[in-house]
Amino acid sequence: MKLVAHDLACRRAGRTIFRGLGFAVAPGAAAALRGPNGSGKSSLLRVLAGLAPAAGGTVRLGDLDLARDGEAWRERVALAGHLDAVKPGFSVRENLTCWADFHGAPRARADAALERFGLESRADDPAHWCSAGQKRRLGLARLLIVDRPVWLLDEPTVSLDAASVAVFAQVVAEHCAAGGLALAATHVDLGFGAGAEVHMPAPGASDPADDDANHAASDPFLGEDWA
Ligand SMILES: Nc1ncnc2c1ncn2[C@@H]1O[C@H](COP(=O)(O)OP(=O)(O)OP(=O)(O)O)[C@@H](O)[C@H]1O
Repeated sequence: MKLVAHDLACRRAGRTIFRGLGFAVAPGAAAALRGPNGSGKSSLLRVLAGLAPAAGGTVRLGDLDLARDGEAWRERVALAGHLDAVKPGFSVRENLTCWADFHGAPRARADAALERFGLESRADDPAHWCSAGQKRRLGLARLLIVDRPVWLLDEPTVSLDAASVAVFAQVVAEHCAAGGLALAATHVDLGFGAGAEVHMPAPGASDPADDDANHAASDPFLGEDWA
């Protein structure tokens, strides 16, 4: 299923973050999402994950339309945000078995995912004992628990050492070889993909005249922590 965006726009707190964004990512491709700080990469990923509304344009995944088929859409995408969303009081393994239970996936996948990301020796430790890189690996390991064709990755390799970057690149390559696709916001070379890139529109592409004077009334996500 190809991911195709056309004339996409996003607003936050009454301001247009970007507009006129178009791109396509084919099945089997891992694309880097590029743009300077504040250009809207994280915001775009949340829109594509179905967690925030687009302010205009269309996004399609095969026959699915994001605006029309929200529930089916969300069942096909996985978002690995730049906050790891690790439950600190759960053990490392429980973080994954809990994720499996929540999504109705086999619990047995937890141990395989821990081994893949080199966390098996930490499985019974509380997650808050993990280092930053270990927490990041635990967050990424969730991608292997639930089958989702579309992976949306927000600076996935931050805190990872070189060996872990290589492991993750291999995991993404296998996901793509199985027909999945990935879109990864990043400022660095991720070590995967064949140079496919999506570029955020230049900041000047947004018109301040679009800004709402009374954004509190117009933004359903105001107050939510998007970061
Ligand atoms: N909680 C918030 N309320 C209102 N605006 C916000 C909020 N968080 C971020 N923004 C704004 O949204 C815009 C896009 O932010 P976003 O985090 O999507 O950019 P980014 O390209 O991912 O940046 P970075 O490369 O720094 O991670 C920025 O101008 C930012 O100031």
